[in-house]
Amino acid sequence: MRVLEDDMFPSTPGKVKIERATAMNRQLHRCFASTSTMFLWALFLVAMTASYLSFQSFVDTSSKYFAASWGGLHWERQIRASAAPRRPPGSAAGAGMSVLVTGAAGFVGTHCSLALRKRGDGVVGIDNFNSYYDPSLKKARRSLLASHGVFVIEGDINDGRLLAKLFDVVPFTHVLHLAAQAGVRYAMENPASYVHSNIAGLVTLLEACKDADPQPAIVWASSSSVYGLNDKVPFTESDRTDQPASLYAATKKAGEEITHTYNHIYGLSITGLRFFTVYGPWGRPDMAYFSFTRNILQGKPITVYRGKNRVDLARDFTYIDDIVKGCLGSLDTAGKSTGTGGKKRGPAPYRIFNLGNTSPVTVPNLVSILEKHLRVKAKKNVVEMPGNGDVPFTHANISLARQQLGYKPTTNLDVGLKKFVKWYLSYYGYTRGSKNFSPTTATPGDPRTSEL
Ligand SMILES: O=C(O)[C@H]1O[C@H](OP(=O)(O)OP(=O)(O)OC[C@H]2O[C@@H](n3ccc(=O)[nH]c3=O)[C@H](O)[C@@H]2O)[C@H](O)[C@@H](O)[C@H]1O
Repeated sequence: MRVLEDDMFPSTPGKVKIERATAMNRQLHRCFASTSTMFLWALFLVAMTASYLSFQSFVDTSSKYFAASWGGLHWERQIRASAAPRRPPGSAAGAGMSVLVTGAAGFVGTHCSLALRKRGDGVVGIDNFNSYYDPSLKKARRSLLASHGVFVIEGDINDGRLLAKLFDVVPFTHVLHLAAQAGVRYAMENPASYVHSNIAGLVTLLEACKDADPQPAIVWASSSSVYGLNDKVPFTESDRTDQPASLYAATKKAGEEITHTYNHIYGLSITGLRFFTVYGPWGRPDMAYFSFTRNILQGKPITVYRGKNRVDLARDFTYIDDIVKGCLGSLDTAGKSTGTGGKKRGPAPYRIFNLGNTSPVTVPNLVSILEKHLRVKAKKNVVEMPGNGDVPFTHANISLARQQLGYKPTTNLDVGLKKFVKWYLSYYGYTRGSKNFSPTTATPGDPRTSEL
């Protein structure tokens, strides 16, 4: 302390005032100098931050611009060419439709797009190629579609600008809306993705459809899961659907209510299809029949869920070709939307149909059929069904679809799984030995891949 005082106040009297003043001046000068230096530094930092931020925003904007997978004259030409119907003039089936298929690189989307194209309708697909399951399978489906002249845009149904642009470029007559976050049990892992695709995405799409001129008719994928805990069998469209067992089911049920609103207010023609556990070639790897096949061939165990009191779970498994017929029948009978300029001009159809097979099969039975076609015994772990959103059984009453769409499923599970296994072995490059199947060097999606 002493030392400090001595330093600040010199011991020689008389000098004190002058020296004090000089010292104070020095202090002030130092202080001023450091303030101005700080000020300069602050200015410098502000300038650096501003230039960094503007550079960032330039990078963002330009990367958005350069990364945008849509837009431009070439892109519009591709869209128009893909959307153009090619039915022969004077064809009994009329001039043909222009259909926007959402989720076109998905399982049902690919099959429906191909079927529409093969009969001469125009099809444009949109798909976000998300990684819920192996995107390479989705890309292989896109290549298959491209080889048949169907163009699939990489984009999300939540992108309202993209949808508006599409309706600007093409006066779509129909939308087949199949894009969704699928899977019953995955909803516990990633609930937000169900809200994103099945609620927000649906509303964005409906907004674009209601604004479009002409308004398209909409056919979309609901789900058998809306029947939830309903135990009245078989499931009929008028049965209770207010007891969903999973968030997936709840979002599909919400979709039915949301589409009703758009039908009511804006005159959109709506057809909701309740699909019952659809399976077949080019299917979804997350589904039981697909993952069981993979594990059985690789010698890995499979987990078979069992209901309460050791009751086997059962599903009304429905073959993809039957579902495609139901989808096309729905498009053909949809009737027109009635609104223009976002205003309803009269009542429009609002329909809901079950598309099932009408003959439920238990999960252990499904496994036996696979074992037969794969010529391998499965290593089964049978466990009690966890509380994961599953329902014990599904069973469709299809009278309404039969009557109004001419829907008539013709493929039983044995025949359907045989076709699936044939595709699976070919796609994943297995060859047939004398006793079993073994993998070859072929990679999925190579020319040895079977078509459908
Ligand atoms: O109709 C629908 O609306 C839905 O159908 C499909 O759901 P699900 O009927 O549940 O089909 P899927 O997963 O193949 O399980 C089949 C059975 O295997 C049992 N299962 C399943 C997995 C497993 O590891 N073990 C098992 O026993 C399981 O407990 C079940 O009993 C679609 O995925 C869904 O997106 C939706 O479209």
